[in-house]
Amino acid sequence: MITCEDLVKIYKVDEDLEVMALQGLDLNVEKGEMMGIIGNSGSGKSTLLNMLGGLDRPTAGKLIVDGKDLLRMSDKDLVRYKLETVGFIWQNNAKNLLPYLTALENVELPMLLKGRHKRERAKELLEMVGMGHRIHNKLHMLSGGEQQRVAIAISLANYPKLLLADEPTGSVDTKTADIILDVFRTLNQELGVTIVIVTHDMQLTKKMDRVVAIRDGRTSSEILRKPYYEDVLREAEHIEGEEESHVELAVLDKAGRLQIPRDYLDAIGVGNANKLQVLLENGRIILENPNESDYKK
Ligand SMILES: Nc1ncnc2c1ncn2[C@@H]1O[C@H](COP(=O)(O)OP(=O)(O)OP(=O)(O)O)[C@@H](O)[C@H]1O
Repeated sequence: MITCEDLVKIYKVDEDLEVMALQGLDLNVEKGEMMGIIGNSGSGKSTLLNMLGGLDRPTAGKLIVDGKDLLRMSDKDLVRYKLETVGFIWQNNAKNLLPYLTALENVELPMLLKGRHKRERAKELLEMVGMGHRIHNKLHMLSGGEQQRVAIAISLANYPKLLLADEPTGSVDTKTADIILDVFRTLNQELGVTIVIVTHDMQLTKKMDRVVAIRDGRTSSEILRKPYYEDVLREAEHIEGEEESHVELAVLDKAGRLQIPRDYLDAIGVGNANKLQVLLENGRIILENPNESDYKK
């Protein structure tokens, strides 16, 4: 369902500052899987989810979802992808819901269907998330957990193949979180929808098929299936307070442009200069300070 290879995302903050939120991330998700993504704050979890959902485009690497290449897709196809292939659930319900409409009206609103089918499908979805008895209640009269279940029904309105949830239980208590996770599991089993959930809550990861830990924009422990999830949790605990050490990767974009870490440039004394000496030697590309190069004439 999802193939990420060497996925890179760079945010340009201003003229001089760029943040490399994903630094060559690899991830494969099978069709029908329900998987969790964990990692420290700032490790790139939300960035990954945004890339998977087509809300933003990756800078480099490979990202295929449901056979669609998200790096090469046209803007028009990306809009269609967001409407038809993915459904989103956020921590903050207000993003998805209109308080003075009923649960039923809220679910009907984003549907691409027309007329009676719309109403029937909306009812069916609300029943599926355990809200069949509250369909005529206005949203602002429902509890946080109930509103979140309506949000889940909405995310399914257009028959998505992939559900993406960013901290979906972040604003509810433990018991409600458990109920919401059970709703995800039911949908996963009954509709066969693939689900990716970002969470801080280690307890919730126990309900998932697989948990992947992200660190510094890369997958740090991969493909550990259910019996092994304790290993992932141990790994995740390890992440806290560990010394940073990793191989530095430079980003190569489609046009062959290279992004070199600032401290590397400083180390060879090029500072803010805008030219480097480029040499090809024995199958290696060498970058040198043009003022110090042995090849300087
Ligand atoms: N739009 C943006 N512009 C600039 N930098 C960004 C942007 N979005 C995220 N970042 C940066 O990218 C890095 C990864 O952020 P991201 O939100 O993906 O992390 P996260 O793991 O989801 O964190 P949290 O658990 O706190 O939500 C961080 O350093 C963050 O500051």
